[in-house]
Amino acid sequence: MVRIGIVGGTGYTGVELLRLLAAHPQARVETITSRSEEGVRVVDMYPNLRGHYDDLKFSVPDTAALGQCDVVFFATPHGVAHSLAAELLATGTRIIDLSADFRLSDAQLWSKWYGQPHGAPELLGEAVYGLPEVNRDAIRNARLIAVPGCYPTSVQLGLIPLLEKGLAQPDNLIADCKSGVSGAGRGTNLGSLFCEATESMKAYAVGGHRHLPEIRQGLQRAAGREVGLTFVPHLTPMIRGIHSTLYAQVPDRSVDLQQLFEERYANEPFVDVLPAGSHPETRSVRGANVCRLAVHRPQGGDLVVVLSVIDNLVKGASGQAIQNMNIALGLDERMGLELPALMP
Ligand SMILES: NC(=O)C1=CN([C@@H]2O[C@H](COP(=O)(O)OP(=O)(O)OC[C@H]3O[C@@H](n4cnc5c(N)ncnc54)[C@H](OP(=O)(O)O)[C@@H]3O)[C@@H](O)[C@H]2O)C=CC1
Ligand SMILES: CC(=O)N[C@@H](CCC(=O)OP(=O)(O)O)C(=O)O
Repeated sequence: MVRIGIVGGTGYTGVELLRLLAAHPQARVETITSRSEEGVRVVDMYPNLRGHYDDLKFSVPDTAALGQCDVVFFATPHGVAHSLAAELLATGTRIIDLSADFRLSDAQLWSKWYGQPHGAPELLGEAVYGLPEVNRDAIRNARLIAVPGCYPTSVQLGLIPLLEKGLAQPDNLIADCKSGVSGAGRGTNLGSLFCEATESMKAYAVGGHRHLPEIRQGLQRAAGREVGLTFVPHLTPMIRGIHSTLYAQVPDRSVDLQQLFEERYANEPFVDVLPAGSHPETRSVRGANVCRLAVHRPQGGDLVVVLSVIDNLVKGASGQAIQNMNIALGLDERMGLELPALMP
């Protein structure tokens, strides 16, 4: 059994980790933290988990208890993993961080976008970016894994097949992305209130969102050169889901894009390339650890449109985190993650 700790267990990604780990045959959650709900039973806060975690209570973060675990997930705001990672790694515990603390390889770039000094630059050398479809070999045996952000997962999976082959012009890529409100987390936030977020839709952070450098870093690795990207996130009136509409100029019209995408992801258990002409829906991935993609070349022109959908809390966070754990520990990558989406 893999002994698991979760830091930040009351949040949306924390409870999603619990839901998914309940179906994982090798996982046992030993400790789960919350500073505000210390002593509260997990199932009293989350009755959907009754029968699974009846004896588990939230406790304040304690590195001694966390250090007893084989794997600790951080489902916390940025900066928390920075402060605890070195101490935990020294005990031999693996860290899988759902926050952005270790996603950017450049500490100065991180400071610029996150508005605070990087708290653990000395660990960046060993941090592995946990996008299995790109980095599987490095994830095996990794001790410190940075789980990609939700928008970055959907955008990278949609564009890398074109960039890896040098087919897309890299200077003017566009990612037009829509997110459900759970992407903003569970903390009180005016924009997430029912009256603010339903029956309405808005773009935000058009001038620059903190996922921009992360997406650019991943696309640049795929392209092997600098890329120019316009990324516009939107808040949409749904609870879960990200829908990314991606635009790239692909002047070589002789390429069979459907075949390219199908071949690129043929061996990927959690990327599903839909048949030509498809329009993936967010509800087709709700609750499932999968990215569904469709590639279009409207009117046969140079402009290619890729549609990419994920559940922000699953392939965009907690499911991908467990996928990383499985790979790092040498387990079957699909273990505990094969449930289909909830539909409707
Ligand atoms: N929501 C999403 O779709 C996605 C989120 N992420 C990232 O995952 C992380 C968690 O997100 P989400 O679950 O939405 O966040 P929430 O705001 O819903 O939950 C945050 C959790 O962290 C705990 N926490 C807050 N501050 C601290 C602290 N200083 N020390 C220890 N624990 C703390 C909170 O509990 P308490 O205050 O009681 O200790 C709570 O359990 C974030 O970094 C987020 O950006 C990544 C991809 C997608
Ligand atoms: C809808 C919404 O507010 N989404 C969040 C991004 C989701 C998230 O938690 O960001 P990380 O993946 O980097 O941790 C935002 O735009 O800030």
